[in-house]
Amino acid sequence: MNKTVFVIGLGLIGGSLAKCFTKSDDYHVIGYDINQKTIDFARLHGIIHESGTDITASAKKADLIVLGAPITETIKMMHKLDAITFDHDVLVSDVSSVKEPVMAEANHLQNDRIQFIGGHPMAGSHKKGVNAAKDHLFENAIYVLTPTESTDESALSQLRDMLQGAKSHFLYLTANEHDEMAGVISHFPHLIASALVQQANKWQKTHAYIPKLAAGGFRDVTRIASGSPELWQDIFYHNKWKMIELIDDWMEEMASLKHMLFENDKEQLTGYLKQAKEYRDGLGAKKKGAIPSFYDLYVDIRDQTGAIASVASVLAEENVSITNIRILEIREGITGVLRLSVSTKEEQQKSYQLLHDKGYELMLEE
Ligand SMILES: NC(=O)c1ccc[n+]([C@@H]2O[C@H](COP(=O)([O-])OP(=O)(O)OC[C@H]3O[C@@H](n4cnc5c(N)ncnc54)[C@H](O)[C@@H]3O)[C@@H](O)[C@H]2O)c1
Ligand SMILES: O=C(O)C(=O)C[C@]1(C(=O)O)C=C[C@@H](O)C=C1
Repeated sequence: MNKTVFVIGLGLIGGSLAKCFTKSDDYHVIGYDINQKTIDFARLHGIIHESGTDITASAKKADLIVLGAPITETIKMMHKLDAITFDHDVLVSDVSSVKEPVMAEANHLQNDRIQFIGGHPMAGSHKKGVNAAKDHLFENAIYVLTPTESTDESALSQLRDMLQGAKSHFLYLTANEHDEMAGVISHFPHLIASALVQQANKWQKTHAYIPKLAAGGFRDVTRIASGSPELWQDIFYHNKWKMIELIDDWMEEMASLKHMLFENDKEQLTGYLKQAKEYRDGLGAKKKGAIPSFYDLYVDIRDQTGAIASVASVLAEENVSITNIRILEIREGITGVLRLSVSTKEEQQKSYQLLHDKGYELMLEE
């Protein structure tokens, strides 16, 4: 053990990063959270080596401090750290989903022992809390780093070295670039997902069967609406102006769709949907990125008892690893569909052949 990391805020993201550090023998991990149960859980499960309830004392021992709390709390914590007298240089990074307010605070830090580099691992979940933390959460994901005007090269490479356990791909962006793109690809979709759920909720008052009709499509597109309301309020608040701009943009998009429908413009609408499909399919085919690569197969299953296990064992026997499995629209005694995801095109073809040879009816998603 040669370096000490202090993680403040041991929830989904802070806890997952702490796990990335503890699994290496190179780090001694101290953890702090305002929730004592979270600290106890982290200690009990070996997510941290030591609990650091005295923030100043723990910060003074650290080579790296990771701020894993919600954005508003992270900014307050930066202010606190600024007042500490360190006897050595310390790297400080955060995980906040919005970077401009954090980097504005970073640019005001007075403490010349602190090297602050903003961070945002572009991976997560709708779950929250330390019990949802996973050391593989950031594997293959993009990890955005936002250096300050005064960040030196050696601090940057030191941070990258220390974050190796996350197995992510680093990308340098300015805070503004980050917030615009994260606004489009992460924050705004969350707002829309919540609005779609609210719309269904509203219609349910006069259409009682709506929840029963909510099948795979609605569930897929609204999963993220199950995220923590407090956390997402904080994200929207800190990226407010970009959100407002995107809402305006969206209204125009909706108006144009409305026009196509109103005018019965089938050709234009097909073109619109085709373009959207191509862009979405292209995201899935990329090797790395916020949306991990996956190749899907749809398998018809008629006899449900043991059907999932049989399909999985056909693939397991040939060392094909399933990255995701989902039962689509299945009802007792009636044909259902299993959606299997594998991570390479070759595995997809191989799985198709294996299952086809065993008599399964299936379809590939190209
Ligand atoms: N959820 C995601 O998908 C995701 C992905 C990437 C980044 N982020 C960012 O990560 C940060 C944390 O999000 P999360 O999903 O881990 O949330 P979480 O709710 O799972 O964890 C937050 C943790 O911070 C603790 N906390 C709150 N205030 C604190 C304080 N003052 N001092 C110490 N601990 C404090 C909470 O008790 C909790 O354990 C946020 O800034 C968020 O924007 C979230
Ligand atoms: O997978 C999810 O549920 C997420 O919401 C993760 C997600 C996103 O992809 O938008 C959410 C917030 C982040 O800051 C980074 C990642």
